[in-house]
Amino acid sequence: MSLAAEPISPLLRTASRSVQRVVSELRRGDLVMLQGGDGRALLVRAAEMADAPALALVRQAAAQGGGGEPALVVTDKRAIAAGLLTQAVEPAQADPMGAGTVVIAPAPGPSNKGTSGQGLTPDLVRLLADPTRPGHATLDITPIVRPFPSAEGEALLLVKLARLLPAVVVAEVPAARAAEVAARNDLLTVRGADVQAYQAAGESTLRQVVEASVPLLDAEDTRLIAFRAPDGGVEHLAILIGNPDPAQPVLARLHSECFTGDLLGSLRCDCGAQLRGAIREIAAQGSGVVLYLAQEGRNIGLMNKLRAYRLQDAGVDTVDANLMVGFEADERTYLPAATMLKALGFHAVRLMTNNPDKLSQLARWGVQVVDRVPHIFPANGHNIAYLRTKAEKAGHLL
Ligand SMILES: Nc1nc2c(ncn2[C@@H]2O[C@H](COP(=O)(O)OP(=O)(O)OP(=O)(O)O)[C@@H](O)[C@H]2O)c(=O)[nH]1
Ligand SMILES: [Zn+2]
Repeated sequence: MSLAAEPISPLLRTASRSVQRVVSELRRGDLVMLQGGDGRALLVRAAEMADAPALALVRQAAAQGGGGEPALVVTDKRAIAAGLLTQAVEPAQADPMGAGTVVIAPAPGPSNKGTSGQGLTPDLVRLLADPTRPGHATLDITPIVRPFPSAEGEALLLVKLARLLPAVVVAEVPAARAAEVAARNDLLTVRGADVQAYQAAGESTLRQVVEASVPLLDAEDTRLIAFRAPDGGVEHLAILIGNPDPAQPVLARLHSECFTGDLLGSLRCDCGAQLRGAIREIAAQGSGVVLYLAQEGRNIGLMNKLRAYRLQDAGVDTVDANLMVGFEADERTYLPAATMLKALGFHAVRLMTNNPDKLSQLARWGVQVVDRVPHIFPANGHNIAYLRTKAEKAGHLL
């Protein structure tokens, strides 16, 4: 059951290298240069770290290159939650995950109610980008909707990959002067085309790194097989119980990471019970596999999931909370899961799930789902609304 390294194209290798580097800069709060697929150049900084000195640096770098004033870019879902847009951007104009891109550009001057006449300020960025900040925006600013692909949309994809709030501060500079501004300010540059290529193919190549025996309380005959993307990105685990016969449909569970539920035993969700329940059930049936996918919080990351929890504490449901933070209701793809299953030699599964999206995506990525095994556990006093919302809004088969 060993896996030869999947080939990765030189083009994707170059794309992932520059995307990963820039993601790391953004996570550190640094400024980067984006040469958009639409031919425009943007200075980009994560909105989450846009304090006063950071904004001043954006202004200064933009001014050096004859560029414009900073603007804030958010998703259409976030713009709606902030009261700046009334309806979502049409699917044809949205990025591949469904998010539309909205630019809020307060020009300096007295005419913009709510902006203090100073253009984009740290307070305004926080108010519009971070839903956990109290306060409401009443601005006389018409948001600009940018159809994807646009440089702004690519900038949003970058901060999503960085697992930060999906919002960026940008300033456009003339494309002809982008290289000069980047060099003068020691900025990493990324091409929008690379961001898109990475987004489309980033998780289709996974490598098996190491395999070790890890006897579990409920399944002693268990091996962990660790997979890593060749770009050094996130690591996923296969929890292989017994010796499943690849010639037969294997009993399988795709489990998205949930730090709070899996590790801490949080009662807000059903993840802990589902994970341990799957291991028990597979062991009882003799063999099977749990794929432990690094997709915390339906792939918005732990920090953003905790933000969504704060909104849920104020009465918002789990789907709307994701939208208010600026994400889609569910940001997961099961391409890594399909890649791992095939690498392990499994081409047909009996899938333990209540989530129809897992069934259809696995089929789409070339794994045959011969049967669905319901995977339901009793609700507790804390997760009943969460489970109801999954059934009513996310189509879960409960
Ligand atoms: N964003 C967000 N994520 C949550 C919330 N509650 C749980 N999660 C995440 O949701 C995911 C649940 O994963 P799974 O149990 O694999 O998937 P599922 O969609 O419930 O489908 P099945 O359990 O297979 O029926 C985990 O990544 C959790 O961290 C929430 O309120 N908000
Ligand atoms: Zn959970």
